[in-house]
Amino acid sequence: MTCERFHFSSARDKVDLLSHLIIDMDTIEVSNLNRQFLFRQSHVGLSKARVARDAVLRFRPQISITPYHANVKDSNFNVDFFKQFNVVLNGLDNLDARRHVNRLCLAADVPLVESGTTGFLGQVTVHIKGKTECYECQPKPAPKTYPVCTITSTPTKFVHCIVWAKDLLFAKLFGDKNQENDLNVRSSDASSSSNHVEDVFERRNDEDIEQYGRRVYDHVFGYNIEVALSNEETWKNRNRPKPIYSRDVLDNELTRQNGNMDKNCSTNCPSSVSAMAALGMKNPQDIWGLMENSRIFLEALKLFFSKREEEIGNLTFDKDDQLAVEFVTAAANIRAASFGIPLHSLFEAKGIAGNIVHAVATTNAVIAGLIVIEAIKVLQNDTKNYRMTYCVEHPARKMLLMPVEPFEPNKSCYVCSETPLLLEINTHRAKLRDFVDKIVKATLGMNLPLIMHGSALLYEVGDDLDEAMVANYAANLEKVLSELPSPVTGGTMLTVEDLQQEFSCNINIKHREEFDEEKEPDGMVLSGWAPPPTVEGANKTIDNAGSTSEALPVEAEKSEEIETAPGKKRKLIEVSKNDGTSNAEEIKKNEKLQVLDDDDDDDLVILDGGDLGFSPSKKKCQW
Ligand SMILES: Nc1ncnc2c1ncn2[C@@H]1O[C@H](COP(=O)(O)OP(=O)(O)OP(=O)(O)O)[C@@H](O)[C@H]1O
Ligand SMILES: [Zn+2]
Repeated sequence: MTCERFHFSSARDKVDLLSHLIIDMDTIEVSNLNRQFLFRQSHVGLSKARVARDAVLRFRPQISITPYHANVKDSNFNVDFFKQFNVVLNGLDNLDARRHVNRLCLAADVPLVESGTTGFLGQVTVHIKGKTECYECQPKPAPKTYPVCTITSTPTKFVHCIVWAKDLLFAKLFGDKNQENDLNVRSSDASSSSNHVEDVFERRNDEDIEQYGRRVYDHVFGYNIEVALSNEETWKNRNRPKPIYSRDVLDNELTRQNGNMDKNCSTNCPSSVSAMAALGMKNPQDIWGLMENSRIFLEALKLFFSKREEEIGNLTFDKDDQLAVEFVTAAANIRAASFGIPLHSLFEAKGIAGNIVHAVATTNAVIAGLIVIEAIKVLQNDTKNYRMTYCVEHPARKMLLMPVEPFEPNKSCYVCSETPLLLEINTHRAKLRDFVDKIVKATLGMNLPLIMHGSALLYEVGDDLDEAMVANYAANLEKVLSELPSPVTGGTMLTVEDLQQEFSCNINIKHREEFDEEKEPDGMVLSGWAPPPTVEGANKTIDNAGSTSEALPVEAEKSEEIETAPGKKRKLIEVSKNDGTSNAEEIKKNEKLQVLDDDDDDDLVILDGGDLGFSPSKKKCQW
């Protein structure tokens, strides 16, 4: 993310660029070099923010740039911090951080220029509080989802095995133990003793890691498959999977050769821990057989427990975490082998697990240019010419870039308007923890939530809480809603706030007795701003990762509209009436160059879209 602070030279209405702040939490990877032009091979491993600063200063030494190698969600980047900016430019790759910045920009009343790319697709949008839509006014396309039962019981594609390995098995072994996990649910449904299932993933005191790994292996690839096979109904019209036990794949001698950790221990940096390196396997494009996958599985598990033990319980899958990718690849492949699905290389598995759409340097460059153009308009307060610009894969009317005039804020947006949401929930069964995890954090994207019922505080997080308060809120989390100290029942209105984001919204509670397990797996339905959940298919959002900058999936249509969100079509800005002049001629005729900087070397020049033959559309914003 880049934040830029500009100061105006009021007399000549030109921009004197004084100071920039760059925030990025990442370090440079080899895979960034083909498209992130400020970075070189020698920078691999260094902070993106710092190297970007140094690179820019080499050709523009007079400006001030402060780099932050940090997470934009850190508490020091609060509303006061954001208030210092004239404009914020986002180049993030995940929804979570984008929503967070959107809320801070709204709270600080700072314009936001948002951007994203995915392969050939890209977009730049402008968000001005009270004037244009905020980033969250339109629902974003839901991530691809798969029916729970396909993932847990009847996979038919490799991606199903990846989702299982990543979101169920990896999360179960290395993630937050309090998170609900269908690996448990489904297994315990079928098993005779649920205790047995609970225990199997816990490493026993002093248990040898190898033995533990084999126990997990045998449980998920052997025992669970046997249990699933016992349900004859399921397999009537399907190929029966094959249980796989570690003893059938690896003899004891072989596995003892696993885990030659010394090869691996040249550094203590967790990111360099690799099962492939430990086993001398080099090529990520190789497709490993069942035995190699099994060795990687056990080795990766062993390395997590021996080298990264302190992270266990807090890990979420990250496509840039080599050991996590190795574990997930191996687990997905073993499961694929069991279900007769073709195996894949680590390179392919990583792409699927990380939702990687390979970045296109040209798209990134075009979008970067558009960000600057919109930022300049914002700085000049050139409100009439703000554009949401979509870079499309199949150009219509020979136009690669589709400019759309910004819409007014969505009056029912729960983020930038005060419209309350409606939550249908079983208040006698759902716990406050369910509400916090599924609604407040996962759906509303809050980090530091505070929940109030009237003046009664039901839940709060923060560093300044005393022990009694922490204990009190922890106890509340385990209570069902109707038994909270200030009971939450049908008709209650809850206020949920995020103190860091300075964002608050009201939720009307409606008690509902029953939910459809498959269609409404969360056991609660939030509506109001958000579109009602689809009723077709028994879907649950499992796959939620995103790796690139995540452009909206925009397909240009032959006609006047493009789709910017599911079911949301937007009119393109009209090209001037067809009088026989070609677009190119029209553009040339009307081209207006504006020089915004009086340095000779690197003038900033914009093409003024307002004069490019575009006339205002009907849905224009009122300023
Ligand atoms: N919460 C956050 N705080 C700060 N920076 C963030 C945050 N979330 C994402 N980013 C940054 O957003 C940038 C997104 O850039 P990009 O989409 O090119 O991803 P990348 O990680 O560089 O490339 P790839 O995903 O292809 O490996 C990254 O540099 C990442 O560090
Ligand atoms: Zn909004």
